[in-house]
Amino acid sequence: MALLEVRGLKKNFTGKNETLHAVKGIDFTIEEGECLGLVGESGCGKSTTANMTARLLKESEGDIFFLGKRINGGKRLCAAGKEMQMVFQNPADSFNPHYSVLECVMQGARYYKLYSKSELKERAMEWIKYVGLKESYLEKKIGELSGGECQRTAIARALICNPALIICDEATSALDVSVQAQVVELIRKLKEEKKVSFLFITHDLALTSSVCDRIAVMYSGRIVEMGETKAILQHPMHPYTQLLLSCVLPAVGDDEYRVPECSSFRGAGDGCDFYEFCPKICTQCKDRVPDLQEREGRMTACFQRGDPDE
Ligand SMILES: Nc1ncnc2c1ncn2[C@@H]1O[C@H](COP(=O)(O)OP(=O)(O)OP(=O)(O)O)[C@@H](O)[C@H]1O
Repeated sequence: MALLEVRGLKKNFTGKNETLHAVKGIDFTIEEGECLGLVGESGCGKSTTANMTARLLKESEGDIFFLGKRINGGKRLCAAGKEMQMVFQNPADSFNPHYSVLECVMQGARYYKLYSKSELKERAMEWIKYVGLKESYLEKKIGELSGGECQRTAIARALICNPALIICDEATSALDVSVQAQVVELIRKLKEEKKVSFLFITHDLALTSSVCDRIAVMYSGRIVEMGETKAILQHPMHPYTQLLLSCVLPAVGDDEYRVPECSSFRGAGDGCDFYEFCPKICTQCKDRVPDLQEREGRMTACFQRGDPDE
């Protein structure tokens, strides 16, 4: 049984004149101790997917199963609980700047009443140490921390709840490369030592190679390719992944190739979302949306499903 199973998840935002199809029906699973990367350009629906998964946003359709139990569908929208924690791009926004590191970390578990008063402090101190912050940081105010220190505090606050899954939404994007590497190393350690699972959201495809076991590439509200990170990065099959990679890793393709912006206003029945920009179109692309189908050990949503890097 997968730790997390997402089936047919959709989100429409209805405005005055039109409906925006932010997420158009996606499926994925995450196993225990696994890190799934959700990648794609800005606006493709990554955060909307994360927020629905964490029960911060109500889905339009679909099911979410966590540890085998359906967690959506209730009347009330409420956070998924201590088992599923989120770490955001700018954690400082979710902390009181006048609180100390210790207070902020304890705050996470206090809400769920997980420990006695003395145990709470002890646990908080353990996790602060685990994420690599020195003891001298315990009483430091959040407002005095660097971006990387603040992100470690956010991770410690999530960890004190003993979560089975942490959703990192662009959690390393605001950090410089060396601090990013330290946070990535921490995620790897948590996966290996504590069997914590991650949904790791990023627009940075290159970063996935060091932290994600598998990646799901999103374009315009759909997953267009999903599989083992190494296989996808070395041999992308979907034309959009190929294009995305050619921008990230200039050696793979044309440096000047620009990834076209996705349009979330296109709904089902309009054909493949990538149709207008795809260098490999065939007759069906305009009329039908290709299903995500298995081929050569990965899932690809493309009628061509041609040779990798073709
Ligand atoms: N509350 C909302 N109301 C209306 N539209 C929204 C809302 N939240 C997101 N959207 C739209 O849904 C689409 C997907 O947004 P989302 O934030 O999920 O993208 P993303 O892939 O996470 O982008 P980024 O990498 O820039 O954070 C975008 O077009 C966005 O403008």
